[in-house]
Amino acid sequence: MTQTPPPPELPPFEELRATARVVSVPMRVKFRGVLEREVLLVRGPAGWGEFCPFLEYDDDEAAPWLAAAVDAAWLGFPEPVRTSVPVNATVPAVGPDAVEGVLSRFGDVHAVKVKVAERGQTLADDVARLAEVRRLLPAAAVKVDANGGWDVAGALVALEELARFDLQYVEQPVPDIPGLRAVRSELRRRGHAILVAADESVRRQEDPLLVAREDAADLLVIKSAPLGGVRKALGIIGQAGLPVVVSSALDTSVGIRAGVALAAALPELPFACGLATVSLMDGDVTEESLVPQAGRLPVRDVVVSEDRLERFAATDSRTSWWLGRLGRVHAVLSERQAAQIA
Ligand SMILES: O=C(O)CCC(=O)C1=CC=C[C@@H](O)[C@@H]1C(=O)O
Ligand SMILES: [Mg+2]
Repeated sequence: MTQTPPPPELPPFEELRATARVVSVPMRVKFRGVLEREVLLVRGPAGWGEFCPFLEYDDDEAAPWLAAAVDAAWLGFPEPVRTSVPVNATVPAVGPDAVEGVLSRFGDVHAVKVKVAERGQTLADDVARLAEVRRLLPAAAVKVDANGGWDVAGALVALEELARFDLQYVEQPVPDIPGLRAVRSELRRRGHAILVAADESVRRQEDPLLVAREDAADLLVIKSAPLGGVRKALGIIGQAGLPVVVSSALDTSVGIRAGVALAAALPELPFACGLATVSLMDGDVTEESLVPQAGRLPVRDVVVSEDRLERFAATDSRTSWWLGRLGRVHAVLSERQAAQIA
């Protein structure tokens, strides 16, 4: 991997404020409870960056997301080592009748990630969704994401049942690191080939490397925004020493561009990336969205269109809310950077 430059100095708030645009893009299908995805975009010398922490995140948790947006817009991206990246389709916790419609948005699908363990649903709902996915895609690599929705015993019961769908890996079956470790070792003991991936245990953990040090997962799901940007994520991956899958944060094509840059810079990319989520949205800020062709995303820049920024502009009151958030999170990040320098 090439030497990475230091992160850019945080521009003053007024400079970010001057180019900030807030958009609200409708989802085609509800995903993690979101029906309208709001994001704030900033423009710097290297292009646009996307600041899109989920609404419920506090300012501390949102700080690396701002660092990521600034890194993209002020420094751009590292040199790619490939010209396209393989991606998976993502199927939210929909009923079996809706699976075909969701998959049709992704074109040719060679890999698919299916949400399971949704609050308010049962294992029978997951089985029905997976059965329909397998019926439609008999040869695809299939993985599931529980978002920590099971406990250890529940995860083992569910995975015994879901194993018949030939799963490549299970993402965050349980909320915590000791639980991941327990699920992983029990799956192995029982002779299951399903790998265990850590997502929230990387991106929502104070120390993103703890899960790797604890030997609690076979692979890491890496999202550049919550880790502070592409360069920061590359550093973490280098230290973790585990295979990774690059995923997204339900971004517009601007944020997806950063994920593609991360995937494109990695020497090894053993799994399809979760970067096809623009296909779940009913709009974008660019005319030529980063959506898959034949199961891959091209490594290329995106052009943000003024027309689209206007078409999807958030209401005045939502824009003020986001600008207030930008100001507070900027203050948190400035303080953190000052403390690091001192
Ligand atoms: O990884 C993918 O296939 C798509 C991205 C994705 O699943 C997610 C994006 C944003 C928020 C998360 O709840 C979710 C995830 O848990 O991985
Ligand atoms: Mg996940």
